[in-house]
Amino acid sequence: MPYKYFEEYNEQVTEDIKARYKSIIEDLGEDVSRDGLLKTPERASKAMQFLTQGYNQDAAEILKSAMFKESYNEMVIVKDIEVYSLCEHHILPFFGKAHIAYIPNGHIVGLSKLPRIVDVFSRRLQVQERLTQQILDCINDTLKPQGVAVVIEASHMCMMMRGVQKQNSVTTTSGFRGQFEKIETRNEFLKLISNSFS
Ligand SMILES: Nc1nc2c(ncn2[C@@H]2O[C@H](COP(=O)(O)OP(=O)(O)OP(=O)(O)O)[C@@H](O)[C@H]2O)c(=O)[nH]1
Ligand SMILES: [Zn+2]
Repeated sequence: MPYKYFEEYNEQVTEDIKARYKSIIEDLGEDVSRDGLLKTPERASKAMQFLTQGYNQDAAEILKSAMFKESYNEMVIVKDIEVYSLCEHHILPFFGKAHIAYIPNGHIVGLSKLPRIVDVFSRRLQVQERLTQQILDCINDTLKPQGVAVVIEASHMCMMMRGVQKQNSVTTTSGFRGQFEKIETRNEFLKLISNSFS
């Protein structure tokens, strides 16, 4: 059976979150009954459920659903994967790019599954460090490659729109396992993704 990616919105959860958004909007001093805001609590409830759907998804199952026996022994890189997540401290977006590489060990994985697991872990309340680690661990534990590397570059709205208000800072996190712990392999990967860095 194909893996199911997004469940229907749960009616009860939608109603519960909607009621809470309604009172938050009122607490902010707005008139929730005016035309433009009438459906906002429900829209916001559904948007938030969409943005946190990763809690209900199993990244390892997604990888397992498309692993193929293959003797290819070189580096496979999928770079510039869009990341949209929510920082767990302020529930504001952070967004950027993920770059993933692995060296197969008897099995390759369907390429689209790498962006899919980025989404599974991004669509939660996150910190960039844990997001990086979870992607890395999932590939390492499921595919059991000779090595895996993950780099994420992201901008955090909580540092841009509020707080320290820095518009141009980019945070880079990375993790390396197996063959990528060797400096030459790691450098080859970093060189191959380097034109992605602005
Ligand atoms: N390490 C890490 N920190 C993050 C991430 N996203 C947001 N933060 C930080 O979480 C921290 C929370 O710090 P607090 O001092 O409790 O919150 P705050 O008073 O709103 O801090 P400011 O943002 O400095 O105004 C801030 O420094 C944020 O920049 C992330 O992905 N990783
Ligand atoms: Zn934040």
